[in-house]
Amino acid sequence: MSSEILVAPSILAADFARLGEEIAAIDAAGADWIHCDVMDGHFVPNISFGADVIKAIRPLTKKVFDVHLMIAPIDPYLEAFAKAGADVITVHAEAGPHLDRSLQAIRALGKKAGVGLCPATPESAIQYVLDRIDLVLVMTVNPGFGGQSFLESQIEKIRRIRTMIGDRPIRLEVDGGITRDNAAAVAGAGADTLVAGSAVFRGRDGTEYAANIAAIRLAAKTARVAGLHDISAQPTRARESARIR
Ligand SMILES: O=C(CO)[C@H](O)[C@H](O)COP(=O)(O)O
Ligand SMILES: [Fe+2]
Repeated sequence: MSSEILVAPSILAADFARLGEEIAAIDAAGADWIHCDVMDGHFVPNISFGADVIKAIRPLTKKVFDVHLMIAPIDPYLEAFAKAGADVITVHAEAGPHLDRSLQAIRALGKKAGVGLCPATPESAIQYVLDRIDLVLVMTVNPGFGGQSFLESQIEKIRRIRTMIGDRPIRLEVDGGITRDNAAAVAGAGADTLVAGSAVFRGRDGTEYAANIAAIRLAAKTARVAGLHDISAQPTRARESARIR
């Protein structure tokens, strides 16, 4: 089941004045996960929303809440995001001195733990926490803003991380500038979870959301079928369990 491609619309690109309607729209449009970008104006040069907003929208859908924390410090806020209804909590390797401790804390809260890597951070940052994580998030833009252009330099990193993951039940997520045009390249390199903000919420009236999500998913799946990256060749453990639902 882990070969399943997941599309996670980032609500950073939603119309915040109609956030509830936007969540309902992407749910109905076939979003697999709901990606929530939390920015603090300190770790990244932008402020978005916090745990109270996540708590408010949590009852609107049953989909997995994929919470991407771009904050520092991390540890004092983990419990609030867990209580707000996050399913996956991703923290950045660059955000604090004690990544291992933060990951342990997320799992102790009963949540799936993710590590985010900024574009300039090498994959070696996750080498000693691979058994503590459920997801790796490769930033394909510099974090802080939606609507930026995809960084081709990250393709090689995605490929290396797919190899590092081996048969571990870890999802490999890409985030930033993902479109129907580059979905095949990232999936071909090994990504199985694609975050997309601008490319999903284009049009804003909601009529194109289903088509936007489907186009990204189809391009990624096609790359898999074409054998650019054949996860089915991986051991059973990864195929069976790299799935968060
Ligand atoms: O984490 C993020 C930015 O830091 C966002 O998830 C990302 O930018 C998605 O938006 P877009 O698809 O428009 O790039
Ligand atoms: Fe994100």
